[in-house]
Amino acid sequence: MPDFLVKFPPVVRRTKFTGAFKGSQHGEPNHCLVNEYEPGQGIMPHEDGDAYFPAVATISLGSHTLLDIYRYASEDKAESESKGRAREQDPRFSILQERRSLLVTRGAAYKAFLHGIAERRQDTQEHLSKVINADRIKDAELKSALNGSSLERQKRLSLTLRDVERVSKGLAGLLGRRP
Ligand SMILES: O=C(O)CCC(=O)C(=O)O
Ligand SMILES: [Fe+2]
Repeated sequence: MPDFLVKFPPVVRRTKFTGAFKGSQHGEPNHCLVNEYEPGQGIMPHEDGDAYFPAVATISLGSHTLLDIYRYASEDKAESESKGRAREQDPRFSILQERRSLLVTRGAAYKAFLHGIAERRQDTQEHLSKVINADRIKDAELKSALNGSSLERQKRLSLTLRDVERVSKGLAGLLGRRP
């Protein structure tokens, strides 16, 4: 990790103490993907795949967003893979990520679901009603929106931290170009 990511503020290193990377090769992240989303931009539903230890710590900066969680259409991996692993159309639920929050995804939550961010500028009640972590939200504006209004997305930066067990130049280059 370059100094500018880990020296100050030391938030990246502190993710080690959340236990997110317990059992991973280095016990802390050694890889950071920075994504920038303008309002209206998102990321297609996907699974992060086998190249990583199955844990990710995501720091959100600048804006809230909704991380939508989808299931595969079939529970049976072999069957669904033969059909290209179709997913259900609608998210089962969404996780409201506050700005300046940390989200840890591990184990079954990492492996059995897909995640994505819808391409919208505004989250309405229809979307907010699927939020499963409403009781943990601190921000007053987000809390009141959950109780009946909508939320405008701002520009968001995410730091997606992982422990990549084998890093080679080729692999790092490839991962950097993922959608
Ligand atoms: O920006 C985010 O919070 C999600 C990014 C993501 O899912 C990924 O890069 O694999
Ligand atoms: Fe992802």
